[in-house]
Amino acid sequence: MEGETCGIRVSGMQFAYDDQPSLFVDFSLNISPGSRCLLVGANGSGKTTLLKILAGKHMVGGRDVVRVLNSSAFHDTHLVCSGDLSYLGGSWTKTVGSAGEVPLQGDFSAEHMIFGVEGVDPIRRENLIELLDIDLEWRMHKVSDGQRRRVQICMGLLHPFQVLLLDEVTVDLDVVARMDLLDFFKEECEQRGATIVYATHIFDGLETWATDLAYIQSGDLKRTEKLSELPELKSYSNLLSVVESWLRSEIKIEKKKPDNPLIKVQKTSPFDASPFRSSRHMAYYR
Ligand SMILES: Nc1ncnc2c1ncn2[C@@H]1O[C@H](COP(=O)(O)OP(=O)(O)OP(=O)(O)O)[C@@H](O)[C@H]1O
Repeated sequence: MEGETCGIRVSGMQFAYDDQPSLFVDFSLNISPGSRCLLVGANGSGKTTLLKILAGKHMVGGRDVVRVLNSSAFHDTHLVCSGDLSYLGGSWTKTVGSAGEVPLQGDFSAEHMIFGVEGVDPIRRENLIELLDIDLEWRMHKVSDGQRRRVQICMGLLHPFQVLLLDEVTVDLDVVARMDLLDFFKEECEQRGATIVYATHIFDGLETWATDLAYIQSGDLKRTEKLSELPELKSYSNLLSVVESWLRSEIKIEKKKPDNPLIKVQKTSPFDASPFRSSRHMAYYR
């Protein structure tokens, strides 16, 4: 299949954090070029970990297990260095080509950060600065979270990416900046065949934006759907309600399991919260 351009292809992936049980076991996923795929799932289901694996930040298996643009996400460093693969995550750093992780907080200007990225088309740069309404004189240690996020996003988009991985980075943006950015992403996918995977818990405006949906539950890929064919969208009014219904039934199933460790621990020690994955899970067992 190497003759065909692949967007993202994961085949039989295993992954565990050090000393932890496996998070992904025989995990497979295909995302075709030009897709805008939403990655959804409960807190702790594995979305960030999956995006980091796709970004080549964790080595998993051999060269054939995690393929991005027909290359190995981890082994083929040209993917990131060329800007073909861009990852925008929650931390206040940005990977910039061969320079690696660059901090986004400090006594330097937005201009210094943005113009420090080499090999950039100046017209694309101007367009992005305008789109994200960035003041080049902002000092990065004195800006708001939303302003800092705009600079980070700008830096991540300076090179015309082929695959963009977004981990909830629009959460700090105001509604105008978010909607303008989503429109820009849509254009990039439609005009250049770029692929976007976007992990989010915010679904406003995404029903018509996304093309695909991937739902992860505790490291398992439970569903992949074309959004235009998602049956539940007919009965529920919006995507938020659909995802909410999935997550609620996930919690109910978890509650019914006879060997649920949450129940056992609750009986022995109501104060030992360590096995609870979140305060929301705790609330269910009070
Ligand atoms: N560095 C780490 N070391 C050990 N375990 C980790 C590490 N990072 C994440 N995990 C665990 O891996 C699981 C998946 O975490 P991950 O951050 O991928 O979830 P997520 O779906 O992105 O969650 P959220 O919606 O809260 O951002 C969680 O159980 C988490 O505790």
